Amino acid sequence: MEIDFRELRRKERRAAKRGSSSGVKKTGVTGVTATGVGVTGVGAWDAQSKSTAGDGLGRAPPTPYETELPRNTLSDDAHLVSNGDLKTVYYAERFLKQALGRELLAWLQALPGGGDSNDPVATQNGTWTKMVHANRRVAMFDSAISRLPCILERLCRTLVSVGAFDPSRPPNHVLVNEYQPGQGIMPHTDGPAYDSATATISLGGSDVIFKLWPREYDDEEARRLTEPTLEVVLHGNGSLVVFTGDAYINHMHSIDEVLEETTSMGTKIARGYRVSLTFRHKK
Ligand SMILES: O=C(O)CCC(=O)C(=O)O
Ligand SMILES: [Fe+2]
Repeated sequence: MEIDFRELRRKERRAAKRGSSSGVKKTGVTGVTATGVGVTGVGAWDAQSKSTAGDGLGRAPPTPYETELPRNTLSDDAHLVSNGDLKTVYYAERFLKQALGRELLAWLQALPGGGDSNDPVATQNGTWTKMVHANRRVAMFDSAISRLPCILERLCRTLVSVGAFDPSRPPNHVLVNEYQPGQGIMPHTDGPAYDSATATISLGGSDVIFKLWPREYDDEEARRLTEPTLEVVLHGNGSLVVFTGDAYINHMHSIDEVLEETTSMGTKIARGYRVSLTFRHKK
């Protein structure tokens, strides 16, 4: 049971009913999609592909980041972004090479459309489903339902090789979230259905501020009066953020539903289209 997901859905529904959540600007949101990336061979990593070597067409897939990063460096090298209060958040700005990021995005965008759903947990594996209340699309890949497409398997192995997951507990579940400009995700925890480690790859172009909050601020009023424990600007083209332990268990994370935002250091970010892939080990 993915309890916290349901809770998030309830919250998003409540916010949708109110017509606004945390100062969301509803006007001027356009349905921008990132098309025209000029990728050949979309579908090479088709979800149905049984191939384990290369892309199923006899071509070697683009080289992933694992060849550039020494093994098991994620836990204690320069990728650590946590501040003094929080020591378990890691960030790599250029985790995926651009060509791989583009192909991955094109493949994701070509997934079948699916229908509207009130329940993302019930989505069909590997199919885009519109979350009615949150008004964004999600696609889930759960290896308990069917084997992960080989590109996702490769990424899971890479995430193990850089130390984001224990080799005995590799990611087996990938949730893809698609955000149009102005969309985000309300503060939530990923919950006890998963091991306490989440790794998210960002694609599509838009930078966003990823905020971590103490878990007790599960209350809009309390949050208005406080700053997040940590802000991480997630680069929109192939970055990786990993949060584990304290950050997973005792904190909530969120992305504001705004068209523009400013970091506490004063950096302005105009929000555009973004697709994220969230990797976890489902228990
Ligand atoms: O899009 C993101 O970076 C966050 C996604 C997320 O928090 C989730 O799927 O649980
Ligand atoms: Fe989450």
